[in-house]
Amino acid sequence: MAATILDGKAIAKQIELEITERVAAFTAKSGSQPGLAAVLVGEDPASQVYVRNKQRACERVGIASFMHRLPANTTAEGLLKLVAQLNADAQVSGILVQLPLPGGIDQTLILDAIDPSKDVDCFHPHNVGLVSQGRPRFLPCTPHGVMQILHRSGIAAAGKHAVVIGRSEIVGKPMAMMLMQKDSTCGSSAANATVTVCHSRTPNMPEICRTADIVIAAIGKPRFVTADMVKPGAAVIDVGINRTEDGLCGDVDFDSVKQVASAITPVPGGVGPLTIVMLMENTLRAAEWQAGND
Ligand SMILES: Nc1nc(=O)c2c([nH]1)NC[C@@H]1CN(c3ccc(C(=O)N[C@@H](CCC(=O)O)C(=O)O)cc3)C=[N+]21
Repeated sequence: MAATILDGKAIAKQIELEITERVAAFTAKSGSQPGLAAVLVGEDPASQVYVRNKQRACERVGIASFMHRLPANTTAEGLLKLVAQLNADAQVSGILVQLPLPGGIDQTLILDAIDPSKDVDCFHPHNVGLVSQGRPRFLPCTPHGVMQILHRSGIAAAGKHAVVIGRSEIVGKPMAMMLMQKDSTCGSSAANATVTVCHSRTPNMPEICRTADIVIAAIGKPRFVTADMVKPGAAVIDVGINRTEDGLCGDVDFDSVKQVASAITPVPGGVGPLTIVMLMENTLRAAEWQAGND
């Protein structure tokens, strides 16, 4: 039996409507609009697309967006100066520095300079620590989007074996953390899983993946997860976005895996749209906390 295709776009749309209402209520009550500052350094075409998508999402939900474009030869000092200015700007609730930064700039140095209360990517060690302790202030956008897809598709993670493929700081590591949390960290049933993390140094990956009830693919290798790695009936969430000669594809070999999985996310139209909508939610949360009416 072929898998149910999980429609990330539709789920994101639903959440976006909820956020739009909350933003309107916040703006009416506080008299000020939440604002997101996006910093884009250089001319990377994929980054330009993502940042434009984020700006459009801001417009749709009623969040002010402040765009800062800097040339590729910007120095770390210049970038730190801008971050300090945004930290001090009351109109800016959230700050996003689009990654990757051009070579030569120490990414950690820049990200650590963002005020943790404006860190809507949830990359600052302060916020990462809070997530790992199960008392999050922000949730990282992509893993939170995955949790929402599971939750809103009726895929319970509690008691299940979830295998996360990939150990990045941005997706794999926080994803594993959220899936294993005792108490739900995002108001959903998608937690309390037994979690295994696989990565490039895992010797018997296909064998481990075949024991998973839920597979989260976040390794950045096109069509890496093949049908022989998936247990019949498993749910497969594809976080990968790879640009190949024949277009955009995920980390999952969609055509073969959809024959064995019970549910699968497509690329595009899966996790990506959720990432952006969870960023909108974090910006609203930031504004709420800063206004002291959380
Ligand atoms: N500071 C920072 N925060 C990020 O959250 C961040 C980042 N840097 N750098 C790059 C990655 C990537 N990312 C995506 C967001 C949305 C889609 C998305 O909406 N994708 C659509 C369309 C994809 C397309 O057409 O290119 C889809 O999957 O359906 C994809 C990727 C956020 N990132």
